Amino acid sequence: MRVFMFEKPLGMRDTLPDVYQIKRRLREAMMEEIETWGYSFIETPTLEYDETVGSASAILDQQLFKLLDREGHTLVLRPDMTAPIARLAASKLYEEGCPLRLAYAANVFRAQHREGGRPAEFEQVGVEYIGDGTTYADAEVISLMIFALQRAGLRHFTVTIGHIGYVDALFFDILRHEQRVETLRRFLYEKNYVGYREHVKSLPLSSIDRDRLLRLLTLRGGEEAVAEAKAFAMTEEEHRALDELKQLCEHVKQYGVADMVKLDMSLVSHMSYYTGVLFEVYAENVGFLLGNGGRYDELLAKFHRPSPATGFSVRLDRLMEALGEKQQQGKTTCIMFSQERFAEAYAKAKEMRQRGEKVVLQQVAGVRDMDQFTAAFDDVVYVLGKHGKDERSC
Ligand SMILES: N[C@@H](Cc1c[nH]c[nH+]1)C(=O)O
Repeated sequence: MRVFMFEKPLGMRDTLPDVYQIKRRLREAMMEEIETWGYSFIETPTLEYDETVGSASAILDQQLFKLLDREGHTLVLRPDMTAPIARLAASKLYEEGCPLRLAYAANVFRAQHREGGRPAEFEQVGVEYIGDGTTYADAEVISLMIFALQRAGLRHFTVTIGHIGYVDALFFDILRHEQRVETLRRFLYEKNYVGYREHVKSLPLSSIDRDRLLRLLTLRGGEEAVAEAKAFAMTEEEHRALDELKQLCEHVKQYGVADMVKLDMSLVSHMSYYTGVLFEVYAENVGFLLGNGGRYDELLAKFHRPSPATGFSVRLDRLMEALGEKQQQGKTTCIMFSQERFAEAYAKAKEMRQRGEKVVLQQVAGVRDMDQFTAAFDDVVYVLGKHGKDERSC
């Protein structure tokens, strides 16, 4: 197939000035909040080895963009920032016993199906909190995400919290087989609850076990969902996970963000590295995931540095859509000059720029359609002809 000249690879987008401005403002707002919580921003390479970061990233292999370097190593475009940061923390930064707070604003890459029409490259703003296994760390990360979103101007959203340790413990206790557990998990992360129910009913289970699996879908809402789950929990792992959620609810209250949060005991993520508390954030009125995160206590061990860790990331493109706002472009002035008065025009532009104003300095001979060109500015100052007076038109 021939590629049309203006076509871009599947899922790749250009960012035009308006969108760029909005993204920049949102990024900066979130970064400011994150910095005040003592997180340090870092950058990692866009390309990583498939063997290390690629396989640790918990993204389906068919979603990875791969290429070969000159030595024949397979490289991947990073599909998220959690695995590269785990690599970096494990190799350099993390000192046993000293929690590490890192943050990023970076583009990540996930190959998409043609029909999906989704972006294959998008920016995430997020944090990774490494080395602290307490529920205070989970609460910090969730609360920080909420405050950062609010700082970016988002008002109506909900963070749904679950615990993958609880779901896994329940599933393994009943199904005892990774393959069968994976099938059920998939229904949950695809949020196909009808399919889940039907599948559960088709399994050869005792009525007690069937009820346990079906009840999972009803364990949602406030703290009472934990108490309800506790009443039916049979294994130690389930109880441990539920105790963690209970503590987390307490901390979240102390952070003053309890009304932004709800529990969903059936929450399962598409990322397979989560081991404990996990969460998703949805904005009201838009059905898509704005961001997500959770605890991944086994990822650093893949880089030979076992350590608990948790984090979140928010997608800037979706945050922008959720806010649905138009960028208020700051006022821009055009100074239109003719050759003989360039020095004067430039002096004027320089003075205005020093005051922080936006100024375009344009030689009149460089413009063919004057009406169309000047229409884009809030103010046009003409510095034309030999020593004439400036003329202004708004
Ligand atoms: N990296 C995850 C989000 C996350 C950050 N930290 C923990 N989880 C994602 O892209 O979905």
